[in-house]
Amino acid sequence: MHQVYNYFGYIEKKLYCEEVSILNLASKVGTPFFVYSKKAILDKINQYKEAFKDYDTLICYALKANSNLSLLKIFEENGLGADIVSGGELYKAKKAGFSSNKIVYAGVGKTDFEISYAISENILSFNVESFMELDVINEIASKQEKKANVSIRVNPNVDPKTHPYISTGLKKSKFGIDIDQALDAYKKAVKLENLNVVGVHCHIGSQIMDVSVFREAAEKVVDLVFKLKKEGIELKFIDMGGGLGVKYHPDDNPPTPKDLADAIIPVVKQTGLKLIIEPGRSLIAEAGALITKVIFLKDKQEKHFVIVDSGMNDLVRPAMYNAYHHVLNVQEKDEEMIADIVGPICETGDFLALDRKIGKVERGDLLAIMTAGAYGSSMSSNYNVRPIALEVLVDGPNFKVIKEREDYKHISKYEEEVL
Ligand SMILES: Cc1ncc(COP(=O)(O)O)c(C=O)c1O
Ligand SMILES: N[C@@H](CCCC[NH3+])C(=O)O
Repeated sequence: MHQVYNYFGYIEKKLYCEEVSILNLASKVGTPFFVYSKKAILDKINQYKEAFKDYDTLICYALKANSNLSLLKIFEENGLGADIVSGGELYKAKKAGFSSNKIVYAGVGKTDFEISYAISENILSFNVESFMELDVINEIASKQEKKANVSIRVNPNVDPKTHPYISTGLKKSKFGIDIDQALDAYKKAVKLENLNVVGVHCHIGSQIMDVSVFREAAEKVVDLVFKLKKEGIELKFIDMGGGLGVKYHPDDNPPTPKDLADAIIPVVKQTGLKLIIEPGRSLIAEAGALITKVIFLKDKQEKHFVIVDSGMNDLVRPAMYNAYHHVLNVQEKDEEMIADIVGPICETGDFLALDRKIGKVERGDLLAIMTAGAYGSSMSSNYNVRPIALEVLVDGPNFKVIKEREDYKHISKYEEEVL
C-alpha cells in the first residue's frame, strides 16, 4: 500500500484503511461515515506508553476528543485512564469499564448533579476550577458523608501558540485559577473537611506544535508544588493535561509523545510526584477519516463547488476554527480541479475545504476528509435535522460498525413522546 496518512493509503488507485477498501465499505454502510483504524489507535497508545514508561505516569484519555464506546474500550483495555468533563462522559467512561481510580474530572461548570454523581463514583480527582467550586464540592461530599479528592486547576499564563479558541491557559481565559491565587486556593481547600487535596492540574491548550510551552507550564507548576510543600501542603500528583498537536496538513510535523515526555518529565521529576497526562486529539485524530459522497457539482462564475453529503454537522472544525483538513479522493484521478468542498447545510460557513486542489470528481465519487478522528463525531449535531453519521472500526481485513446511523424517528423521539 502506498501510505498517505498513517494507516490510510492507496492500492491500485483506491483508498484503503488498513486492508479494507473504502469503496467497498461505502457500498455496504452508505455515506457519510467516520472510519477509524484500530492499528493507528494502538500505535499511538504504544507510543505514549513507551515515551512515559520510565516515569510513574497515568495516561488519561480525554473523552471529549471522541467518546465512542467501542473506541473507549480500546483505551481502557490498554490500561489508560479517563479525563472527563461532564456527567455524560463519566457515564460513558464507566460503561466502557474505566475504573474510578483512573478518572479525573475537569470543567468550569460542573453542576450539583454531576458533582454528586462523580463523588458517588469515588473518582481519582476533581480538577477544580474556582474557589466557589471548592465550597460546593465540599458541601455535596459532606451530604454524602464522603471525602472528595480534589486538585486545583491552575492557569499558568503560558501562551500555547495555537488557535485562540483552543488556548486555555492564558490569564484572560475562563479556565482554572490564576497561578498567583493558587496558594490561597490550596490553603482554603485543606481547611475544608470533606475534601482530600491530592494534586495540581494544568491544561494550557490544544493542537500544540511546540513542546517548549509544556516545559514552561511544567516549570511554573513545579514552582507552585515547592511553595505548597513549604506551607506543609503535600500533593500526590501533577496533572499536565493534554494538548499535543497532530498532522492536519501533509506538511505538518507534529511533536511526538516522546518529545512531550522529554519536555516535561525532567521538570516534574524534581518533585518525585506521580505524573498524569490527558491526551485526547493525539490519540485518535489521525486514526480517523470522514467519508462523504459528491452529490452535485456546480460551476459558478467565481468558483467551482463540490457539494457533498456531509457538512458542519458532522465535522464543525473548518466552520468553527477555519481548520484545515486534508481531502483525498477515494478513487485516485488523473486530472485535477480546484473547488470549495461544501456541505448541504444552510450556512455559508458550511464548508469542509476552500479553494482546494483535489482529483477531478464526478457526481457519486467519494472523498475522504482526513484527520477527523478527534473532535469530529464528538462535536457533531443534528442541525438541519440531519442524522448523526455512522462509525466504523477497521482492524486488518475486518470492519465493524461501532455506531449505527441515526434515523429520522430517533432524532425526533423525545419530541414525539411529548406530542
Ligand atoms: C482539561 C483538558 N484535558 C485534556 C484535553 C485534551 O486535549 P487534546 O485533545 O488537545 O489532547 C482538553 C482539551 O483541550 C482539556 O480541556
Ligand atoms: N474542539 C477543539 C478542541 C477543543 C479542546 C478542548 N479543550 C478542536 O476541534 O480542535
